Amino acid sequence: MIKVGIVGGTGYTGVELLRILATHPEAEVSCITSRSEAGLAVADLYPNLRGHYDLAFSEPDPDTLAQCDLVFFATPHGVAMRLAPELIARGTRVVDLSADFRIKDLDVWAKWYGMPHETPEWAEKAVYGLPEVARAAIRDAQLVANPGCYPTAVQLGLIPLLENGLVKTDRIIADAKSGASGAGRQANVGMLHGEIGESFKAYGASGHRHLPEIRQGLVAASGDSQLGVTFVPHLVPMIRGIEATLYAELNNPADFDRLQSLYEARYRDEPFVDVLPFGSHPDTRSVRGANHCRMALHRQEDSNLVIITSVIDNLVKGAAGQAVQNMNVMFGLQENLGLQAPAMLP
Ligand SMILES: NC(=O)C1=CN([C@@H]2O[C@H](COP(=O)(O)OP(=O)(O)OC[C@H]3O[C@@H](n4cnc5c(N)ncnc54)[C@H](OP(=O)(O)O)[C@@H]3O)[C@@H](O)[C@H]2O)C=CC1
Ligand SMILES: CC(=O)N[C@@H](CCC(=O)OP(=O)(O)O)C(=O)O
Repeated sequence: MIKVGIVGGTGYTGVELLRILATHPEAEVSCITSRSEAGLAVADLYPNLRGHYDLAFSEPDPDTLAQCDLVFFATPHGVAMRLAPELIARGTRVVDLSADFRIKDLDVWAKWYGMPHETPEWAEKAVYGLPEVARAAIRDAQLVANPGCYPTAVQLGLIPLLENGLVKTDRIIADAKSGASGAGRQANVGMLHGEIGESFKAYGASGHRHLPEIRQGLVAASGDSQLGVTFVPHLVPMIRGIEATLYAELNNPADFDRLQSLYEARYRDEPFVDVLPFGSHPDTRSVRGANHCRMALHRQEDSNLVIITSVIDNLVKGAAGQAVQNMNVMFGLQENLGLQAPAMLP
């Protein structure tokens, strides 16, 4: 049994970790932290977990956390970079769901996250935890930087094109939409039902902190350091889910004929990426509660543009599910342990 700790257990990704780990056959949560709810039983805050956990929230304590084999950080940016290195030094492996260790260029990180990085040596050593790209490195990692939600949907959708040099890399477009749970559980007037219900808007069009993370992944896949990508997120009135519509121009339109088989071959052995038949329109509810990314390819008449639509559940493949997938890889377990549940419909 892997002894697991969770820092930030009251947030949306923390409770999603608890939900997934409740039925994981090889992991046991032994410590879950919250400063605001310390002392409260987990099941008293989250009744869906009644009968699954006989555990109360506690203040984050390095000595207790260091007794775990693995600690998930489901905390705001800036927390893991201060606490994780001490745990790693004491032999505990870490999966960080925040962005503290995702970006290798620390000037870029400081600009987008509004603070200097305090543990640059660990930002360098951390493995960016997209298993479909970095499985071998994740297996041996002490510290895994779990990818952001939008970057997961966007990178998985574009990587096969970029790895094979099939598209122009100067004007890729990622038009993405997210449900409100992406913003976390903390009180925020802009996220009230009365503010976002029956409405739909873009935000961060002139720059969002996921842009450098997306760009870093696409540059690595293509090998083109000059790659240009436009990313515009949108907030839609639903709770879970991300849909990313991705546009790229083929270098050679004749390649259209082989794209579907190329995508199917790239993801054939991936347990959590599903390439739908050409021209399908995956919807977010087809992945709701599941660790899957479903995608489909499209071509419009007389156009060299390939359009990819990619959907994930932001809290699962975009956060807690991917974090458990990374844990499975790190501990040499079957990669889909605890992650086999299909999506919830309707
Ligand atoms: N929501 C999403 O879809 C996704 C979120 N993420 C990332 O995952 C992380 C968690 O997100 P989410 O669950 O939405 O966030 P929430 O705001 O919902 O929860 C944050 C949690 O962190 C705890 N916390 C806050 N400050 C500290 C601190 N200084 N020290 C220790 N614990 C602290 C809070 O509890 P308390 O204050 O009581 O201690 C709470 O349990 C964030 O970095 C987010 O960007 C990544 C991908 C997707
Ligand atoms: C709808 C919404 O607000 N989504 C969040 C992104 C989700 C997230 O938490 O990503 P990080 O882990 O990289 O911070 C946002 O745009 O800030």
